[in-house]
Amino acid sequence: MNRVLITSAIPYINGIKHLGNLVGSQLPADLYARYNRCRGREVMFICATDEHGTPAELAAAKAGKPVAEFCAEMHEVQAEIARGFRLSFDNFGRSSSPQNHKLTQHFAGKLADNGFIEEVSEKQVYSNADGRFLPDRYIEGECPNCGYDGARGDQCENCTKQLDPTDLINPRSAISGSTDLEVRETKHLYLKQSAMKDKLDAWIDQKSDWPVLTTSIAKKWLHDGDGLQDRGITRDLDWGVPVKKGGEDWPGMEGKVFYVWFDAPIEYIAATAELADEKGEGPEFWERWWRTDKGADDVRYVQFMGKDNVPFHTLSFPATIMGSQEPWKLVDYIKSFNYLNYDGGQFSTSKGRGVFMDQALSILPADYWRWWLLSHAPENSDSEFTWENFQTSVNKDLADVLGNFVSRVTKFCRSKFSEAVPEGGSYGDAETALIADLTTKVRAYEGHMEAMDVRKAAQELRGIWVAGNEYLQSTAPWATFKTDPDQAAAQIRLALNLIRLYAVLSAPFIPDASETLRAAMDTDMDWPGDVAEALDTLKPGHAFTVPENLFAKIADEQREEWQERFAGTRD
Ligand SMILES: Nc1ncnc2c1ncn2[C@@H]1O[C@H](COP(=O)(O)OP(=O)(O)OP(=O)(O)O)[C@@H](O)[C@H]1O
Ligand SMILES: [Zn+2]
Repeated sequence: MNRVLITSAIPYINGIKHLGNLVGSQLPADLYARYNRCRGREVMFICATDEHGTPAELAAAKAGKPVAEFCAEMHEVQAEIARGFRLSFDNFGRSSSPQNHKLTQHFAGKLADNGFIEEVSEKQVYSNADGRFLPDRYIEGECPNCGYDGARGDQCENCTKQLDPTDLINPRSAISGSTDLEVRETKHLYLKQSAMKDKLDAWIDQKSDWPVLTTSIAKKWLHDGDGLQDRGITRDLDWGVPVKKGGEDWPGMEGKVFYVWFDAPIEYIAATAELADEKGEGPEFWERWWRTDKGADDVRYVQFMGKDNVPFHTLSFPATIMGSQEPWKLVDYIKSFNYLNYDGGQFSTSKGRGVFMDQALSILPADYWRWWLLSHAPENSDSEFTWENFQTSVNKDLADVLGNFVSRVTKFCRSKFSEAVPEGGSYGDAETALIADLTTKVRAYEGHMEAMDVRKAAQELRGIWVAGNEYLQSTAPWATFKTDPDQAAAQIRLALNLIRLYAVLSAPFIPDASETLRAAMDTDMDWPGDVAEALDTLKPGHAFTVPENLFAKIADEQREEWQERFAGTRD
């Protein structure tokens, strides 16, 4: 397995994402991508903005901009913030790209050819005043379930019940407020997921190594109630991929677009094609990742996402791929996440509740957030961000353990020896024991990273940092120096090599700090094979510099100020 294809669920375009979105998809995907690159594997790491659908249209209308312009701008905003968090996408694409139009139309055409598309006549609400159909959020009214008056055509925000536009009582247009509505017959395309139910079920059954969160959601959708349902793949909207059968027009589908859920996952493929085009490469550039007849057989494909995206990735997208009856790559592993909550409630983009990615970067560098979020990733259950917990973690793990180690060792060496790895002395029992301990820990760390056990990997990495501190504490080179400077030199030599090892091992979690350490140690970043050997990389005489304070502690006043600043909602 030397090639790894990694995709993160694509963030929706309607606004800046919050820390929950980040830790539920993009950030752990980045951790895994970086780790695989460290291990010398060829990685293709793809993300994109998810740009179609009614929320995008409505957000654009609210911003007073044409939807295409709004999406282009918001894409840039999200891309810039992603760079700020050091998300190392090979491409951050756009689901509105021409490449995605073409691929989405291609898949729809193949599905139709193979009998997996059904045309269904439906009753839809038409607004005479607006001269258009009103899908999803374009229609509002009273919830038939709880009576809430602001319910939308797709869901009641008050009681969370999923709704159809025709369910609403006293409906009105969300665009004009008009109640001059009528129900009209219109045709839509459905993906016959039910026809692929057994195949999907058997496929999921093979995935015994997948997280239970992933398979249990898939099984629920496959078997609950009447089992897996067919799903509409078209919408009466202007903004989206026009419904076509491959390159051909689709009679009866004029003026309709594909439903956003259908084109969004296809964008993983399209974003890779976008990259090929950007680089001026031919189709073989991206097909070797996606077509098993074009070399993708030896690719391991891993997807990252929050739990609400699991049904689409375990069932709908595989149904699209399988139904095409073409040799496209199916996902090999789906890493899913529970939810991160914010200070006693939920993160919410629509309500503006929580800390958003731009805000986070405005108060602290990326590494602080990356470390906290990954070490508290909502893997086995939902987890919660609190400012107290964030402060404690940053101060203890990053400042007291890692930062302090680096600062003590480099400053001590500079003052007692020089800014170069000191010569003399030799390793004894304490060093042998440390190396044995670190060997166990490094191999465990690798195991957790391979398995995408994010929290366990963070724990282990922290343990590796702690081991260095304990070594320093027990051997006390500052005391040794007074009686046996040679021995102290050996201890510091080992400790400087440990800093180098920390730079290498920590790179997937905290890439900026890792680079600072690497630059200070003026060294390569080879992943440790034999740990004893790795700790012998920096030889006596190798010059280094004392890095600037690696991590600043968060003071109580800062924490209180942020707590207050982010307690309300953003508009
Ligand atoms: N609180 C959360 N914790 C972890 N992951 C989350 C959380 N909320 C959303 N996600 C995940 O973030 C990714 C991007 O989501 P997307 O941009 O579609 O926003 P969303 O699911 O509509 O959330 P919101 O409505 O809060 O913006 C998805 O994989 C989704 O499952
Ligand atoms: Zn309701």
